[in-house]
Amino acid sequence: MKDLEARNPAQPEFIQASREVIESIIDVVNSNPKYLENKILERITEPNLIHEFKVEWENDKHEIMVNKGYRIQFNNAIGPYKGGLRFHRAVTLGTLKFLGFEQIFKNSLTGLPMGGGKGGSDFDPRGKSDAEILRFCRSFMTSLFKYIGPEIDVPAGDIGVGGREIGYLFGQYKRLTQQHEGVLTGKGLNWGGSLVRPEATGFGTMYFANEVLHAHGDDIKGKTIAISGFGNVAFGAVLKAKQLGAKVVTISGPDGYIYDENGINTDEKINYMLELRASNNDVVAPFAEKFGAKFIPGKKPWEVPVDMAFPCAIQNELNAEDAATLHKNGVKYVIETSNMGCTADAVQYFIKNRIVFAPGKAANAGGVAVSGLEMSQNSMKLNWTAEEVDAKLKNIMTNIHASCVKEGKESDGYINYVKGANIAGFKKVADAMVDLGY
Ligand SMILES: NC(=O)C1=CN([C@@H]2O[C@H](COP(=O)(O)OP(=O)(O)OC[C@H]3O[C@@H](n4cnc5c(N)ncnc54)[C@H](O)[C@@H]3O)[C@@H](O)[C@H]2O)C=CC1
Ligand SMILES: O=C(O)CCC(=O)C(=O)O
Repeated sequence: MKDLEARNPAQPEFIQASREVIESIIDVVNSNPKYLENKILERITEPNLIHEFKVEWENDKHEIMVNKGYRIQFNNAIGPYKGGLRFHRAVTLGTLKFLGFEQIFKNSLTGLPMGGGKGGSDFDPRGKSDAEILRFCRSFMTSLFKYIGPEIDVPAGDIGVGGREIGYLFGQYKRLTQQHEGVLTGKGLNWGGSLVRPEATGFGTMYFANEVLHAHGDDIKGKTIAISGFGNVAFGAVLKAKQLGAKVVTISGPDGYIYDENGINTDEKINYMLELRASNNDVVAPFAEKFGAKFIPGKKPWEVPVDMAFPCAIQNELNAEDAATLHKNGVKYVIETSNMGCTADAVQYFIKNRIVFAPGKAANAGGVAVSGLEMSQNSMKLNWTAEEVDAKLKNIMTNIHASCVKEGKESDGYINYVKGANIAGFKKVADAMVDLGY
């Protein structure tokens, strides 16, 4: 860790993500001479390639704007680099390195042949017109296109990148290369996308959660749930929670959170989340006004007494103080759905107090899993039905859960899902790295 910190100064999120993985896998590494001889730890924590580029675009006032663009190609031992693009004001190289690193283990857990990558920009979509988003995406792809390809690196969406942005990016890729191919996932249904991809991360986290509950002799039906965020992932999670008979009482934005004691459980309420996200304003308050719910400004939803909490917004959005509040209020399960949504001390708190905690790299793997299924459909030039994709997604989430239990069950019976996910995800990639040589 000392060496890693010295080599990656001022990248606290990357160090946080690395420390968590290394703490989980260190015994596995130390007891496996192959991993030691092959310097797997040293090699897996260093990205294969980092592309950093300038993104120049014109705003509606005809001013030239400049942003940073990145693609981190972290590890491709088990398949082409795969992972989303994030457009968010707080993006730095260190943010994308943590996300790319997490993606290696998550993609491995899905059982599909995908390596780990991530990219994005410090571009802030808030308040931007559709025309500005289009010009930004075009410029971003003009730099990115030479580094990606269906068998090389396949980006997708993440924060600030949804169906609209993937469309603009894919359009520019086609203009530059003349190729209509599976180079991005999250595409529209008419031009190569997969059914269920938009909802996949949210659906997947609820399927995973139900597995967790079943493993504890419980069921999601009738549970009261706090969700943060109101974006793509939160939308899918709220929709599936409703279908499974649970009651979601909160969503949130950077401006505060909504408390809806009746539950966010009508089509009108759930579809309004899509409208709110598409507005590009990044505020959740209008939901309260429209549906007569409570809006609590400047606060996070973790102060509401619930059975289950699902962070679905951004990294480190739930800290140790929030963890203690949830505990005091009787939370039983915390299913991290944002990438690294909980701070390291919050995760420690849950584990120490034996609260069931599932890490993002396991619970949110449904999104990239259906991206992998989109790649398969593109290769075969076939489209599966929603029922077929959903059944495969469910099966993948069930398998990930089983892998976490196998590697994470402790002597007192507590399932340490963090350890389980890290060990299961790591072994497959490490073995491939040994097989492939350096
Ligand atoms: N889109 C996908 O397929 C996947 C996304 N994820 C993760 O899920 C999380 C949500 O992603 P999406 O829903 O796709 O993005 P999105 O852009 O649709 O939604 C992001 C949400 O985060 C909130 N947010 C942004 N900055 C914030 C801040 N500083 N404080 C509080 N809230 C903030 C926004 O208000 C919005 O509700 C992210 O952590 C992402 O990495 C994980 C796996 C797959
Ligand atoms: O679908 C993908 O390729 C990646 C989704 C993503 O960004 C993630 O899993 O965090």
